[in-house]
Amino acid sequence: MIGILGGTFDPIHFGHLRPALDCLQALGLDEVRFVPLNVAVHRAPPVASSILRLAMLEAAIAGQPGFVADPREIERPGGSYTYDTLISLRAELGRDRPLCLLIGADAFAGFPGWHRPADILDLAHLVVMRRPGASVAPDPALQAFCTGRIRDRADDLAEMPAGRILFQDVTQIDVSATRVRALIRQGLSPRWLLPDTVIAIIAAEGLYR
Ligand SMILES: Nc1ncnc2c1ncn2[C@@H]1O[C@H](COP(=O)(O)OP(=O)(O)OP(=O)(O)O)[C@@H](O)[C@H]1O
Ligand SMILES: O=C(O)c1ccc[n+]([C@@H]2O[C@H](COP(=O)([O-])O)[C@@H](O)[C@H]2O)c1
Repeated sequence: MIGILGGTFDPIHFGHLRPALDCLQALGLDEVRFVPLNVAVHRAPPVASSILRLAMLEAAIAGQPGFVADPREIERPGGSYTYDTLISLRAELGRDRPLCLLIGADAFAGFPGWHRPADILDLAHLVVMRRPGASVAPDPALQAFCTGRIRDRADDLAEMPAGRILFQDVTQIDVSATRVRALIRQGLSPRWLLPDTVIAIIAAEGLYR
C-alpha cells in the first residue's frame, strides 16, 4: 500500500512528519509520498514559491526510509486537484495497488466540497488523521461518503485498491504552518515545531518575514 499526503507545506512541520510516520508504521505502508500543491484550488495562494516549498520538504524528509517527495503537482500547470493527481498516480502504479490518501481531520471535514469526491474514493482509500482542535465526527454532508465504507483495520484497506475510510490515531502535535509563519513574522523562533534543516532554508531565503 502506498500513502499519499498532499499539502500546501508552507512550510512542512512536525505535525505533518510524525503523523505520516505513524501512518507508515501503523498501516504497514510501503511508502508515503508527500505531494506539495502548486496552485491551491481551495485557499489563498501559498506564501513561499512551489520550488522553495519542495526544497523544504526534501530537506525535512532526507534520510527517512519510506518517505518520498513527489513533485507531480508542481510539474503540472493549472489548479492542483487531488483527483487529477490520483489519476496520474494510477497511470503510473496501475489499478490494483491500494492507495491511501492521508488527510487531517480538518481537511476531511471539507471533503464533500472537493472536486469529484466520489471519484476520489474510486481511486483511493481515505485515511483520516486525528488533529488537535479538529472533530472527526462526520457531519451530515460527510455521512453519504462514509456509509458502508468505514473500516478499522489496515488489513481491510490492503485487500481493496480504493473506496474505504479509516480513522487513524496519530501523535497529536498542535502545530500548524499558519502558526510557524506567524512566529517568524513576529521575529520569534519556530524551533522544535519543524526540522532545523527547514528553519535553515527559511532563514537563508528570508521567508515569512
Ligand atoms: N498538526 C497536524 N496534525 C495532523 N494533521 C495535520 C497537521 N497539520 C497538518 N495536517 C494535515 O496535513 C495536510 C497538509 O496540511 P497543510 O500543508 O495545509 O498544513 P497546515 O499546518 O494545516 O497549514 P496552514 O496552517 O497553512 O493551513 C492536511 O491534510 C492537514 O489536515
Ligand atoms: O482537489 C480538491 O478539490 C481539493 C480541495 C481541498 C484540498 N485538497 C487537497 O488537500 C490537501 C490538503 O490541503 P491543505 O489546504 O490542508 O494543504 C492538499 O493536497 C490539497 O490540494 C484538494
